[in-house]
Amino acid sequence: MAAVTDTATGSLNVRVARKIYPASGQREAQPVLNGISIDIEPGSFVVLTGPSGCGKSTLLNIIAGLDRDFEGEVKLGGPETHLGYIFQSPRLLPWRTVRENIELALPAGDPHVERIDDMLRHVGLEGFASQYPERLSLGMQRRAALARGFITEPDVLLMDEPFVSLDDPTAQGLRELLIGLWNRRPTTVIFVTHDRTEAVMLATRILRMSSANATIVQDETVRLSPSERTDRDKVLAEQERIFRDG
Ligand SMILES: Nc1ncnc2c1ncn2[C@@H]1O[C@H](COP(=O)(O)OP(=O)(O)OP(=O)(O)O)[C@@H](O)[C@H]1O
Repeated sequence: MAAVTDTATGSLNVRVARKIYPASGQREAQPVLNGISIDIEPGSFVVLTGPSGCGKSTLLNIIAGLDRDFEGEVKLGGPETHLGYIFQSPRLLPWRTVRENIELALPAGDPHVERIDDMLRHVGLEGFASQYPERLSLGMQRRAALARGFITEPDVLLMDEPFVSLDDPTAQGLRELLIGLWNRRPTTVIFVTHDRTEAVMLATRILRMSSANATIVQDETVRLSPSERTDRDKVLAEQERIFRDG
């Protein structure tokens, strides 16, 4: 196994020699992940993309420490890494207000609680602090989930298709919001998506996974400046360059 060397806070060294789920029913046990080796610099925005079922969520769960049943090692840099996870479903508690849902992400007495109003304003939820999640649209609930994810100022933030199944303008608004939050505080992000345009808009680096090989088959730096990321033609040209092999 390769040496794990980078120790800066927000860096990650991921080695997954093999991940196999147990056989069940007709399905045989076969590797879902095989020979994965990724080193991530602090402050990178890494997008993990690939076809359905290629193992993206499995890899994210391994990085999060939610799945420890694999051969390999995940090393988070620095003395203590604060890790956040934003899932596809906003996962807001229905019996808590928006403010209370965000507060719950913070340990008791955490001074960040004073920043909740500022954060709600920043994500466009000013005036919704006392509402319950069921009164919000899915797009607004996802704004609240972003606020909850960023309020804790994680060193590493994992995001699993957080904007899937939204209409285009809503998803685009959330992407721009995410870029704004990330620019305010460039935490290390690992973001899973199927959407290639979304991948190019957001990522500083794209890792493509393949089902056939159960591993990463392409590792690309995205060559776009921050301002070019909102220029549709520039994004499409970069998408064409990165995904030209189909
Ligand atoms: N708990 C589990 N037990 C058994 N097999 C599983 C389990 N979780 C996932 N799998 C299988 O592992 C493979 C990878 O699943 P995973 O959810 O990681 O893929 P994915 O790339 O995130 O897919 P999608 O893009 O559709 O969300 C799939 O074939 C899936 O059926």
